[in-house]
Amino acid sequence: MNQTFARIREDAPRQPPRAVHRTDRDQRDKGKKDDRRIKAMRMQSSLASIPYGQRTRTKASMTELESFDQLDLQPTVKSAISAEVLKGMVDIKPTPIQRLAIPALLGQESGRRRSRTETPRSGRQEFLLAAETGSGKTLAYLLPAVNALKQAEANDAEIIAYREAFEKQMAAMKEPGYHGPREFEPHPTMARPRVIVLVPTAELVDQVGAVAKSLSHAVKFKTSLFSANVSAKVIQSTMYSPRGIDLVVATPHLLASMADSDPNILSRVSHLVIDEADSLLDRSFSPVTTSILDRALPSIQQLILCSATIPKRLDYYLAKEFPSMTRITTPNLHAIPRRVQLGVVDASKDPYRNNKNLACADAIWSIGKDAARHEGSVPDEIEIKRIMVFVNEREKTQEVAEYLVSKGIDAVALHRDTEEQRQSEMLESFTSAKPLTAKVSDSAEPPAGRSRRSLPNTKVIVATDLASRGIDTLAVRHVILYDVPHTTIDFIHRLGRAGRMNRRGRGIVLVGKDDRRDIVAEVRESMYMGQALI
Ligand SMILES: Nc1ncnc2c1ncn2[C@@H]1O[C@H](COP(=O)(O)OP(=O)(O)OP(=O)(O)O)[C@@H](O)[C@H]1O
Repeated sequence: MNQTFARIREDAPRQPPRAVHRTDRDQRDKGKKDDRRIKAMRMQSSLASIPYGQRTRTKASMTELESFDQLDLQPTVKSAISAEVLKGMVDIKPTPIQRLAIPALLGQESGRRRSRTETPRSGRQEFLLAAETGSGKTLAYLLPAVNALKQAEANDAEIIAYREAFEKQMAAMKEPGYHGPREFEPHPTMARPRVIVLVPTAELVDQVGAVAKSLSHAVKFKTSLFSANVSAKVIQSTMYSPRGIDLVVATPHLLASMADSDPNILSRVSHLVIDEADSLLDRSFSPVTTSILDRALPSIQQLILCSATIPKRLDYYLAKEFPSMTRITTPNLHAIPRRVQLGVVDASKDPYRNNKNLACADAIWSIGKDAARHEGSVPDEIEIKRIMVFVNEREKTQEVAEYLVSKGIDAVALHRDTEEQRQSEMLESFTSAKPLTAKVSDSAEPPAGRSRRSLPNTKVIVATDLASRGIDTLAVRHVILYDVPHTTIDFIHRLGRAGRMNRRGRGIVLVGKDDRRDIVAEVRESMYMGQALI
């Protein structure tokens, strides 16, 4: 991601080193090994395969794109990037997906169409932005959507007339002896947002909403967040605020129920973004997501789907429903970020004998102890390591977190019933890139008079990946896969919580006696080779 343009060839998988004198037997063995390599993953494969040759290339004109200033965005949108959204960062460059998607969404360049023979329906543009985890997809769709919002606002006759009437009334109200109305007419956008971003969880509503709000400080538009974390009363009053509303970030269930009682809410949507489209169009979410999509479709000018993976099911759905969708796929799609390494702990052997809880606690203790030995620029302080543990079943999150706490580890389960305050505190410390520190004196050894050891320099979240999909855990370097994920999609999302935006990361997978070692071996090999998982 340090590179300044998409070099497909260089990004293609590394070849294993060639044997200099290869015998027939070597060749046969290699053939067998290759067959084996693809076999286990293929049996479980749920990812659509995207040949490297078909991934989106940047045009020569875009390869020199060194800064956001070179993009055809409105000046206020451009300045908001460094002044608000990526504040404090130096030498900001668009990431590969931003370089590919922003010009395409602005109408300057397009990716690969699914079918060359079909044209977009009735002027509507449809895009899929598919890029690896932590690669800046949020800005890739938000910047063009906000840009379009402001352009449309400047040309909207109703809004222009409203502004004129507003200013006239304001001036009149300042006159002495004014007796006319003191209330203003509601803004034409009241309960009629133009941009809607759908995300699967309340945490993501907060996260994407925070990016939208930081943009709105400089660009001036009205944005609101709707999720289970916001009270129904607040949601109702912001949607129907007489000041109007431009952009909504919501979970589909909440928005669908609002649209059930007022179908006009979806009547003016020009940009519908379905973020985490692999989740929002899977079996469980799909009915509610598509119900919103169907209702909003008549007014939509751009439909934007965004995802870190393209599961086969999503691939079929898009091919059937949106055959002319422009698919923008980065060279590294479906690969685990390059700077993440994967280690394996055999939890079936001594001393664990399939006690994965113990293996997990041990792994966390060794991360903590290691950090205590190596880190800490301030003499009496050590850095707190933030670690994510992933399990396959939601019920397991609580059990594992409680066990870790019993072993002196600061752990919390992330699921629907976790106390809201505790959950948001913990998530906040995982999403902030700022270093967290603890005093060296809070040493790992038990203080005099206390029997139990505690590990002061780690914080742990135990979750299923559904609970943390898309969460921008910039501070996470370590991910523990307590269970071997069921699919490569889950591998990508879980390991993708570390190593975001070019940071280093380490995954540790705990393999028990009934787990698929062959899958783990294949994932490791693909990661080593820099290849996409299948
Ligand atoms: N051009 C950029 N330069 C540096 N940092 C950036 C840039 N664009 C975005 N970021 C930062 O990168 C982080 C990851 O971005 P984002 O959450 O959009 O990733 P994502 O691709 O949506 O990941 P996921 O697939 O896991 O949802 C964020 O903290 C964001 O502020």
